[in-house]
Amino acid sequence: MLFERAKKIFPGGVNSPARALKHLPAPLVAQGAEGPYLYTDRGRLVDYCLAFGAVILGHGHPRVREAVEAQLRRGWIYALLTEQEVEFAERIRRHVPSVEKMRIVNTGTEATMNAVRLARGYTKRDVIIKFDGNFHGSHDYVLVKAGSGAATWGVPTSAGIPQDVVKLTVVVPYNDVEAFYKAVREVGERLAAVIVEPIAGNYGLIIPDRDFIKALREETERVGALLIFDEIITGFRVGLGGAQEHFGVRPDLTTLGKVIGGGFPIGVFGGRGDVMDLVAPSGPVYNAGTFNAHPVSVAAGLATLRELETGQPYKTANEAAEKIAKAVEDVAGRAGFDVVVKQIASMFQLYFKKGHVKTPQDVRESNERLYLKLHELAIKHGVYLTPSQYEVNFTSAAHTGDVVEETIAALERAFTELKSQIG
Ligand SMILES: Cc1ncc(COP(=O)(O)O)c(C=O)c1O
Ligand SMILES: N[C@H](C=O)CCC(=O)O
Repeated sequence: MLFERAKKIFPGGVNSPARALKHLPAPLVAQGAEGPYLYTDRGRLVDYCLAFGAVILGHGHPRVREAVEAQLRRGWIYALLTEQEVEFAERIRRHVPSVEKMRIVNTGTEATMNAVRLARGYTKRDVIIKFDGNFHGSHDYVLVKAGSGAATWGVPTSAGIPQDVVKLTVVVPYNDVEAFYKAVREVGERLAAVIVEPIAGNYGLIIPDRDFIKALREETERVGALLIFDEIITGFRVGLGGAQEHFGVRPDLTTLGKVIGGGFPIGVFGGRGDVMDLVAPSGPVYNAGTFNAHPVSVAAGLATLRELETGQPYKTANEAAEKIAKAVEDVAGRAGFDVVVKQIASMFQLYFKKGHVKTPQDVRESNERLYLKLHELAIKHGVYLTPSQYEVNFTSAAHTGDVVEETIAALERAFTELKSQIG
């Protein structure tokens, strides 16, 4: 069995913990992907994980494929400036005007690491505030009370990070304005930056209050710290302008990734021109990378942005998420479960609980065991939900009406079977 071989060569048998699926005897093995479907050793599945949000047009989109093939014909790496990366960056800036200047890197992890370093370099201060359950990638500054795979596997604060580094990251409850004010008072003049997922997609889906986001902007400005929006999930997903457009708030720095690479590795950190001018070679904050602005990722990203600009992908993907969110509450209710569904644009997550989901604590109070059971049964019925309570489901432009109907019917069968299993 492939997993046995994989376990002998990869820790836990996988190359990222989120792929390990702790509730199943073995992870799924991918064989291909097209449109809304994953082809796996468990058969064809409608995909709602979509590479943890990296895919928004659907798998194997023809425009992206053509752009990548055309790039391959021109060679695939130069380590020189290209016209294409300038066009790509200009397009990003047009839609996200707070990003006056940017650097294109390879992953979201690199983007947030550099954004934090830059904020420290700019303010000449050392402490950052992050929020409980937010995930900003796997580097030392932010792997403290993190969401995503770190929460799924019970290691929200990673071993191996020096205590002296952990001490510089103050963790505050998400979507709690009073706790935030208190933390800012306590940190005082050492506060370099506040980094936040403006809509949290790594602890299920948590949509914060507008007042919380406004408070982050006002307080950071008042104390001379920088506000970093980590839009690696929400950027170009909740709309061309991301969560900052949704809330009408302009952060000092923004990180992007996932969608803007069209399924290829990418990250961007950018923001205020005066701050970005501190990045080497124009300033003393160092960032570098052999693969930065990789031509294949940029080609795929540019093709993706062009498609998104037509508006049609958002219409289809958002309608699909809305319909599924409504249907899940209905079918779950008919099967006898209390389920809350949160949805915004093409993101949704469901929780086995009553009441609301506004904080990480609310997520912790939902029944994770039932979620994982449902996940397993949904696979049996042809649907791949996101594989953890601490992740989020995504839809794409390939999730058309018929695919949505197929999904709802499959989920109805999964909920009914779940009820019969647990009595
Ligand atoms: C909000 C957020 N920030 C940062 C990251 C890190 O991105 P990457 O996996 O590309 O390193 C992720 C996803 O992993 C993310 O969801
Ligand atoms: N939730 C993560 C990204 O958004 C999942 C990606 C990973 O950890 O492999």
